[in-house]
Amino acid sequence: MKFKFSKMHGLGNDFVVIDGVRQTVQLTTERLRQLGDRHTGVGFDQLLLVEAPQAAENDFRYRIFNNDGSEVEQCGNGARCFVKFVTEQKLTNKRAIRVETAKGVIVPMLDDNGLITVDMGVPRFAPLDIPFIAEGDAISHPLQVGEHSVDISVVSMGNPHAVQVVANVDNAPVAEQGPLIERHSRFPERVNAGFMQIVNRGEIRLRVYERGAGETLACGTGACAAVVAGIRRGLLDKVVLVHTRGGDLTISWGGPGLPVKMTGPAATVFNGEIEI
Ligand SMILES: N[C@@H](CCC[C@H](N)C(=O)O)C(=O)O
Repeated sequence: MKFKFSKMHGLGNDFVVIDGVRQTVQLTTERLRQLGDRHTGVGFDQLLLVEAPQAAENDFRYRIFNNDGSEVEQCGNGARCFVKFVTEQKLTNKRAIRVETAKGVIVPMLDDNGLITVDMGVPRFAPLDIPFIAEGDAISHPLQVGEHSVDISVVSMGNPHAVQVVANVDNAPVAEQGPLIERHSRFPERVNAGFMQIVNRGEIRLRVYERGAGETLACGTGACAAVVAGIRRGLLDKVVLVHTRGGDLTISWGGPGLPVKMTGPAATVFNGEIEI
């Protein structure tokens, strides 16, 4: 079986994106891992499979897989690449696109300047919604990570995030603590681990050790979660410029009960064909 794909990225967080509307595509966990391998496959942080919607009022459904083969609920950089993909592939000519994800419908929009803005939904903090084993939805939880007690904020952006404030992301213990936090026993479905440096009330620097993919050059939902955590801690204003290793995102959040908005770019690298 052969199928076409596009290699894309959002600030260096890279994707294989597949049109499952016009092609029949079946992917096993083993096949996903092979395709995700950067030496013997195509290589990607996440694979996005675009499909026809389940409900008539929506335009598409898209499914998201980490390069370890796990299927996940939400992906910020992926949502922007999804919009660029369905536009370039002429699957739609709409600018605001209703797309079903595993955690509900999101409505990304192609802006006039070529950037893409995504309503990422309302963040959640209750431990059961993460899921996280704790009592109460405090903004600050002590978490024992190896020999260190780390002060984390837990946020669900549809997918789970644990964010800590660090003095400087350049020497933050991302490689050491990231895998331990990702698989910490208090996160039964694992977690994305964010390391946020506050530059000023409107600017942060961020690195994220992603669940199922390791550290990536940028994480869109991670940026949303970090800004929400920073606002809840009283450290940030409502609109924040997030510097990732791959480039910048603008994140805005008006407060509890309101959705988070993310604006940033998406790029196509090449189109190809895979044979399985
Ligand atoms: N890179 C993504 C997030 C992808 C999913 C994540 N690794 C998870 O397992 O939840 C983004 O841009 O949000």
